[in-house]
Amino acid sequence: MTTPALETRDLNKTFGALNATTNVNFRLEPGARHALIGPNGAGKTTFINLLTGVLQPSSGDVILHGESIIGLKRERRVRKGLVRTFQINQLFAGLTVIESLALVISERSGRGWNWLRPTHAVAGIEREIATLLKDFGLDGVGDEKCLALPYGKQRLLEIALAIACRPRVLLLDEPAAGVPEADRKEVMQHISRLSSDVSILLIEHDMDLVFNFANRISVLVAGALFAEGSVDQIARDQRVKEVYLGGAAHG
Ligand SMILES: Nc1ncnc2c1ncn2[C@@H]1O[C@H](COP(=O)(O)OP(=O)(O)OP(=O)(O)O)[C@@H](O)[C@H]1O
Repeated sequence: MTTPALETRDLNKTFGALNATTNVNFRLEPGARHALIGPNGAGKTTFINLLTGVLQPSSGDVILHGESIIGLKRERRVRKGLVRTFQINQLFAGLTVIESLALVISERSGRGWNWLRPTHAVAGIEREIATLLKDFGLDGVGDEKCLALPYGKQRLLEIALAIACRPRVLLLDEPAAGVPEADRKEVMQHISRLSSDVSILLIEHDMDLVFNFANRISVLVAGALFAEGSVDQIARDQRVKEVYLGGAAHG
């Protein structure tokens, strides 16, 4: 059996009496296009926070390419290649698109805040930024402030920032959230073009996006893995329809 890109073993998280994550044994295969779905409150956010190190589990393990990362802080997990899409509304609010990419690339390559020097003084950064701008359809907006971008471009920048960290495993957290229908296709196209060297877990509410993107789906219900299978298997699973697809609450 191949070593999974990312794995959890008997992962548990309790908040007081509430079991937010219950014995989750999850495998993300190398090169995967895997989606995690579940009704509102199923525990998707908690699970992602356990993977990235925002939360510590009550018990269990998180293993990245065969190595336990459970004791590692968030930044160390990123350096090891486990990256979640950025939320640009916090750290990057006052920065332009180019400045935010320069910041992330500098951090990755250990230059820290040296990115404040003119980018042409920092070898390689300018070229890498230009490639990212082109790859993610951000060519014409490099000097715009991040928060002034239309939502579609903001989401693309979030993915570009994550890719700038050189992930081996990418957690795409609702990559099309807030994007108007007309612009969703562009976001989806860029996601579908991501390199297969990157194993991807997509957490998403939008079923069209899930069914278009994923070749494997896991369903989380009340903190536990409820079902897992190919897109066809999950689409045909009557139990999944009952708890999720047929229900009013999508999440
Ligand atoms: N810090 C916390 N303290 C107490 N309870 C929490 C905490 N974080 C999450 N929960 C609870 O854990 C359960 C799972 O929440 P979580 O946000 O992970 O679900 P979710 O599937 O991401 O839902 P949504 O799609 O609505 O964001 C919920 O019942 C929530 O109220």
